[in-house]
Amino acid sequence: MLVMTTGAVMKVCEIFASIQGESTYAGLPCVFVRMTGCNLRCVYCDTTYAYEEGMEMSENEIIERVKSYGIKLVEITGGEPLLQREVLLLMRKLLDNGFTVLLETNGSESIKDVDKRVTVIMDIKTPRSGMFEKMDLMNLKYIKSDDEIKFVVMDREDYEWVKSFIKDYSLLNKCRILMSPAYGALLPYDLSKWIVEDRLPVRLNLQLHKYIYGADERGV
Ligand SMILES: C[S@@+](CC[C@H](N)C(=O)[O-])C[C@H]1O[C@@H](n2cnc3c(N)ncnc32)[C@H](O)[C@@H]1O
Ligand SMILES: Nc1nc2[nH]cc(C(=O)O)c2c(=O)[nH]1
Ligand code: SF4
Ligand SMILES: [Mg+2]
Repeated sequence: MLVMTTGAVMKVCEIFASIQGESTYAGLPCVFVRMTGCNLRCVYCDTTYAYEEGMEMSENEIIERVKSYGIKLVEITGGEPLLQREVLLLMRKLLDNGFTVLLETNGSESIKDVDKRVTVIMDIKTPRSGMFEKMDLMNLKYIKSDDEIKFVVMDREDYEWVKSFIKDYSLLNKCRILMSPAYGALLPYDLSKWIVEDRLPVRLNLQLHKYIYGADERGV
């Protein structure tokens, strides 16, 4: 009997191709693999449907689907992708197949075992997100210089907190730093003004896809 090796099974919410809306890769065509499930509940979360919705897919099915788009840039996101540890091997296989792999992770799960060829885009949740206590700050030890640390800012108080955090942990020497306004809570105008006033060398990160496709659209 012929037995097909299809690899581990994971719960996937959606797979789609779109313009990368975030990070320093913003603007490039990208395939997104959104994993189901999240251990956090950020007050601003725009992807609550990924907490539960999804279907089981084998590693091979995911890879074949990603290949079918003919785009070499792929981002693994969620939900929180690192809750399903099978994702570690999935990313390795995608890299071995010639893909550039981005991982969007919430900062609460260890990135220690993530393949070093992956570009990690790691949130550090602020106090106003409600989730700062869940952060695994040991992750700062594993961040590489070409990774990205991202703060989603809700208001001025959050912004001041982020400034102190960046200084206290010398983050500007560590990797690229992104700062995003929480969509619907803080205007890009205000955050950009504060950054320029303070001459803070961080990158303003707007969610491009929301300006292109609308804020409530799924799978874009
Ligand atoms: C949906 S999350 C999935 C990955 C992971 N759970 C995380 O939080 O990093 C993807 C990114 O969207 C950001 N995000 C979610 N809701 C947002 C909002 N309303 N405004 C700005 N960014 C938001 C998150 O902070 C995160 O950087
Ligand atoms: N176009 C687009 N770009 C994105 N970059 C990060 C996203 C995410 O939800 O993690 C995302 C997303 O949902 N859509
Ligand atoms: S960690 Fe990410 S997916 Fe989870 S609640 Fe926060 S923003 Fe949403
Ligand atoms: Mg999103």
